[in-house]
Amino acid sequence: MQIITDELARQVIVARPAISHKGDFGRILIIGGSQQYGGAAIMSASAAVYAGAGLVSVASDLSILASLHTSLPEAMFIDYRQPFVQWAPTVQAADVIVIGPGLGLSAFALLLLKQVLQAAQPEQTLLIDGSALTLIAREKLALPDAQLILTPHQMEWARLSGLSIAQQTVANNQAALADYPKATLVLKKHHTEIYHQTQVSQLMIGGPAMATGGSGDTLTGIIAAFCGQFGTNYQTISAAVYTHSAISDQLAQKQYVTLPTQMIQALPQFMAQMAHQ
Ligand SMILES: NC(=O)C1=CN([C@@H]2O[C@H](COP(=O)(O)OP(=O)(O)OC[C@H]3O[C@@H](n4cnc5c(N)ncnc54)[C@H](OP(=O)(O)O)[C@@H]3O)[C@@H](O)[C@H]2O)[C@@H](O)CC1
Ligand SMILES: Nc1ncnc2c1ncn2[C@@H]1O[C@H](COP(=O)(O)OP(=O)(O)O)[C@@H](O)[C@H]1O
Ligand SMILES: [Mg+2]
Repeated sequence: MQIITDELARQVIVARPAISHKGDFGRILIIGGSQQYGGAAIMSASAAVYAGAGLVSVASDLSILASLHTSLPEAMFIDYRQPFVQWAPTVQAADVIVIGPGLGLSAFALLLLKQVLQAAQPEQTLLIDGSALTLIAREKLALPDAQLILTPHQMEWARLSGLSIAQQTVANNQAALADYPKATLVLKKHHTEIYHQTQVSQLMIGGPAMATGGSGDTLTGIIAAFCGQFGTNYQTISAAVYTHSAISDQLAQKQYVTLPTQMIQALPQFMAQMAHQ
């Protein structure tokens, strides 16, 4: 098993070309949040903006709009319950789609998820997290032909793969991932593992200071922004996972817990360090 290194993150996070504009750094659509879990969509979108995504739109429950715009005026907003939203063109306008953080498990969430899965195209990156993973497992939904990134924690992976947490060995995880041959699996835990076909690598940084609700929601935004800027591939996803934990470790030198919102604030400075050294 390979170890995800600082060096890999430095190779991925490069200085921006001078001749460029926001459209060059990724159009990200985040579909998530609900009345109960509004913060998840806000943290995912904030992480995407602070990790450098060029354009970020959030499709969510109208109840989060005021707080989203207060904390993140850079984000655009779609009220996902409006019947006039045309999901196929809305989804297809994005380079990277995130679905699931805080979406919840309602009948409406399931309907929306099905429309998004149907609209996604092979060249698009589709990151599936949180409630969307639980719904896919529960409803046995087929995944589309797209550049799939799955980011379950161990219980979400148990639901999806049928492997109990104790059964989640490298060999068993690889065998279970064969059901999703185009997908990259980010199996989140202490020392997260990343799987793609025969490749497996592991993070050896990060720690319990990250164990706060919203930490995984934040990771979705970082991965989305990195894919939008640096291209969707195994290295980019690994560098995003590394960045998330490396920031926590830096903050944890002086803090008992590293809150997702603090990790988000630290992203631009961390990325400059990586790009300029
Ligand atoms: N501020 C917001 O808006 C927030 C919104 N959120 C959104 O809420 C939605 C539900 O997501 P969820 O992760 O909270 O619930 P669920 O999928 O039921 O998993 C929990 C169960 O799994 C178990 N478990 C075992 N191993 C584990 C592991 N390594 N890591 C984690 N859990 C592990 C765990 O065990 P226990 O804690 O009981 O020991 C428990 O039984 C989702 O859309 C998410 O985005 C949250 O992000 C919070 C902040
Ligand atoms: N003890 C720990 N050691 C290392 N990383 C941790 C630890 N606890 C949580 N994390 C990290 O925090 C994130 C939690 O993700 P998740 O459970 O989806 O959170 P949420 O859904 O609340 O946002 C993952 O990236 C996980 O690896
Ligand atoms: Mg989560």
